[in-house]
Amino acid sequence: MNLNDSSLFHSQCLIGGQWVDADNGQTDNIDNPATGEIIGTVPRAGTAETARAISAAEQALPEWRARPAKERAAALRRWHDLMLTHQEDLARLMTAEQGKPLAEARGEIGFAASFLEWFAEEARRLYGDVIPSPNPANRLLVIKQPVGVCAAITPWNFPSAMIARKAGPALAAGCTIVIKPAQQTPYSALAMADLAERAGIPAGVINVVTGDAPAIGKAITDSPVVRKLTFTGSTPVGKLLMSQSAQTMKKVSMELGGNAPFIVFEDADLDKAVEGLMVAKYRNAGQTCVCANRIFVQDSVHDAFAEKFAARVAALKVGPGHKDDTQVGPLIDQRAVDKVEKQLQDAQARGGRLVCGGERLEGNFMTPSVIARATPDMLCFREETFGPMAPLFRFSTEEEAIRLANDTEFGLAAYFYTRDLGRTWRVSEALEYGMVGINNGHVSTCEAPFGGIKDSGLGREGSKYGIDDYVETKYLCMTVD
Ligand SMILES: NC(=O)C1=CN([C@@H]2O[C@H](COP(=O)(O)OP(=O)(O)OC[C@H]3O[C@@H](n4cnc5c(N)ncnc54)[C@H](OP(=O)(O)O)[C@@H]3O)[C@@H](O)[C@H]2O)C=CC1
Ligand SMILES: O=C(O)CCCC(=O)O
Repeated sequence: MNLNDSSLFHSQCLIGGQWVDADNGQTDNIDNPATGEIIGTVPRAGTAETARAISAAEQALPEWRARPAKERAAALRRWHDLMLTHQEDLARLMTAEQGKPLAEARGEIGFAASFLEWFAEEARRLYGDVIPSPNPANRLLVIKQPVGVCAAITPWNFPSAMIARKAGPALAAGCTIVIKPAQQTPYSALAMADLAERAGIPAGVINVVTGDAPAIGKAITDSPVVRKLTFTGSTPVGKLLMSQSAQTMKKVSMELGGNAPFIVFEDADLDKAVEGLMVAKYRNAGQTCVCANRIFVQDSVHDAFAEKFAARVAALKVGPGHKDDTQVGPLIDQRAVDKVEKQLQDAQARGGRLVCGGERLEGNFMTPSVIARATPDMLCFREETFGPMAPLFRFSTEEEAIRLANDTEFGLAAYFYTRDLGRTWRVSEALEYGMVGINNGHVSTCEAPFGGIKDSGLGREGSKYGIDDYVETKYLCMTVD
């Protein structure tokens, strides 16, 4: 791969400051989803290597935890700066292993770095409390302490941002961490770990283990040393990890699947709604957990909206991420393409009309599609698509839109467009979701709490709330007479 700094490309795990292979020497091939070309290999590590990474994190903990917050903050800040210095290389690495267009990859590196900067700032604000005591002889105090060794299991759709959103608050709070990146996108994680070393973050504070997911996951959840597990990925794997974590009573944060409604009311600015939907639906080729999954459009504006939207979708440029004019890259793998194709076929078999796209191209590419006349009996109503397909459902009343939007076990992000102030409040309050975009199709930012309810998970990432999951609240009751 053509990088300005080729030493950012690592094919080994990082454990206790050492770059190492799997004990048995086994490796996994990592391919470029746009071309199928093998970019390289990474170790297929498992239980023993994970145990050593946990032990390295445990050894590094006392010194890191004891550092003044200001020093931890300075190290995070240096890590942030280095990510921006190497933004172009990190973006190229990401596009090669993940497929997203280079412009989006550059954007993700900036987004990832923003979490390091944000939590560097938050590190110095981990305040406690003094509570008025009912007994004059007592003083009641609350202090915040790091939970200890943490583990993060991250997905392939945002290979850098999901790590920064977890490692940032962990390190800020004084925790150390073991990271298991997704099998498809390890190089972004390993490059970030390299930059953390260059930033002066001590050996063992950050460890990265690639390989056998169930074995690594089990070693993490079985370990009493690991006090917190943070996961982003599918709901079934999240539930499995949560049940495994019960044995050692870990804190868990789960950022899981979504099934986002995108509601266009008749009083909306249709052009702005189309603009918002293009971002909410087709960013990362439809592979974000906050992607609009079901688009509900009110009867009286349905046809006008559908026409404007389909015209924009049909004009999207599909291609490999490294080409300058690409707007929609490949899906991550054939399994992902199969899933979208199955939903498209199911929708058409149940009366849906393919307005544009839906063509499976060579490799993992698919042309972005719009389905009209979508109905709640279709797979695309129930399942997260995680791909570039947009089903349009009609509705007639506000009440019906809310009922349809909430008719899912998921509760991550929802979006709606309206210019009616009363409706803005009514709908915001009625939507059973952790995040609501109002006349806005892109809600993610490091300053705001990201997370879901119901089957979309537990906990919040980013914002002033994002560090809470990495600290224990300790109550001190002191008698002073
Ligand atoms: N909320 C989100 O942002 C995401 C949601 N998804 C949803 O999940 C679907 C499937 O995607 P997929 O990549 O398979 O998601 P997974 O949930 O399988 O993968 C996410 C992470 O979990 C790891 N993992 C998988 N199984 C285990 C296990 N038994 N123990 C420990 N770790 C495990 C994976 O490792 P490995 O890669 O090595 O298998 C990866 O690091 C998508 O189509 C989408 O609907 C997917 C990704 C992100
Ligand atoms: O899909 C995710 O898990 C993260 C989405 C981040 C973003 O909205 O940019």
